[in-house]
Amino acid sequence: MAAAKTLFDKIWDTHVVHTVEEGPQVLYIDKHFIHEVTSPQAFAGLKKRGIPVYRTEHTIATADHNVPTENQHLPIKDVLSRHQVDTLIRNCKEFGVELYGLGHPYQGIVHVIGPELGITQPGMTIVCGDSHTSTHGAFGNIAFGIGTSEVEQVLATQCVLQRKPKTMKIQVDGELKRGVLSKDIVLYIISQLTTSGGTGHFIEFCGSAIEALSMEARMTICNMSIEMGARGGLIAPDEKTFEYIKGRQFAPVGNEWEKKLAEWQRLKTDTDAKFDAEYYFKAEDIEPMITYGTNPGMGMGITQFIPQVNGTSSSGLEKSLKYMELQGGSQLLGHEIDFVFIGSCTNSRIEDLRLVADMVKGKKKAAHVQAMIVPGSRQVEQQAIAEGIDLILKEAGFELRQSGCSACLGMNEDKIPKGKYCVSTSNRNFEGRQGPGARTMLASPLTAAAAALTGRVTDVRDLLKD
Ligand SMILES: CC(C)[C@H](C(=O)O)[C@@H](O)C(=O)O
Ligand code: SF4
Repeated sequence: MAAAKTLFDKIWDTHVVHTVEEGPQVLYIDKHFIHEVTSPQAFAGLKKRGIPVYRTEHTIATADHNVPTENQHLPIKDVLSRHQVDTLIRNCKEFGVELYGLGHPYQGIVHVIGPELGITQPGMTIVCGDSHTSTHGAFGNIAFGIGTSEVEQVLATQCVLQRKPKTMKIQVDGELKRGVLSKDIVLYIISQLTTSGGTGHFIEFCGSAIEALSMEARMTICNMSIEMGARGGLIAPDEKTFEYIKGRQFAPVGNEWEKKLAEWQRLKTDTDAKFDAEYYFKAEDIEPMITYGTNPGMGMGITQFIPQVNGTSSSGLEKSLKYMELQGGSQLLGHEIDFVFIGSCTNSRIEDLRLVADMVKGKKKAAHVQAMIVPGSRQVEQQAIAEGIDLILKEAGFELRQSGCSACLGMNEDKIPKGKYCVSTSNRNFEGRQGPGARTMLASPLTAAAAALTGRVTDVRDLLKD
């Protein structure tokens, strides 16, 4: 009998075109997403060498990082952003690549639109010149970020040279407590394993708490798997996965659907397969989470105390707390905040917006807080309008913007001013990430919405009581 294999190994092995002895492998790529930030030099390289895009039908482009989130019908004001987006438009035209650019009904953050359009499917290899490509792994595929020179490789050959990562299993069992979302699960795991805990590994998330999550909630977990240093994360596909994909724009239909479904149903880790590392967590141990520092591993339960800076604390802690202007040994609960950002490829899908709308319905945000909600795609925006979510948010004093990466990394006009505190549903709280001097606290959409209402870091469970 063949040796037991993990799901990761099964997908990887079927995509290997060639193995270099003692070297990397040539991996075939099923889907290649591109955006305006990491594609220009890759196209320039092709042009220089006179090479076409090999498989245009498996290359999908969108404009997300540099796009404004207001007045998207007008020319982009910011010169650099306009240049980036125009370059993408020109390259896609020249090379025959489909572009879901500004104004297109499918436009949105690359990791939101792939799954939403049914392009992202189980068993595939998926790459993009973007670290959070891991998001797609929620559908039981191998999805990972690549650099610009690799983008060029994939455009030219539909293959990429890779060394096979090690495998890791992270199992979360049990039932989540009230007010705890998948964002809290992943922030909790990173706080336990640190930002380097997954280095060199590809993670499979499993266990009853993961199985119980919706597809959108699973995406949040895989999205942030890379924040623990992993190459990516995946979750075995199940009925929820198939149900989610069925009927989407690019999902297989008819006989092809039946054929694919039969293949997808076999995508599982064998019972006795060995992982290089394994971790186990209990869902009951997880509180709503918030970060106090400047990397995603510096997170804690919302009622807990910021670690003290002392001889044994990491050298980064003191610097982080200084930047954040926070005191070791104190609680974050009750800390005044200035901004709330609900968006990014981590938490900008329709379920996130629904959760927020449910929470803020009939209430008003704190007067001193600016609350920005940026849908992950045009389709999410349209759905929110169709459900009346836009009106609920407006009445509560929140701004519903147009889709894009926005204040997740401030490559457009959406920036958090210097020294201001922002509770953000994004995935990175690095120094200056949301704007020079901006102070980011990562949290779930519920915790962010609660902070917008009270103007302070708030335990969402207190607001859920009534
Ligand atoms: C701009 C892009 C290369 C970058 C990434 O790879 O992650 C961005 O999406 C981010 O989140 O920092
Ligand atoms: S939303 Fe943020 S994390 Fe996601 S791709 Fe855009 S910039 Fe990167």
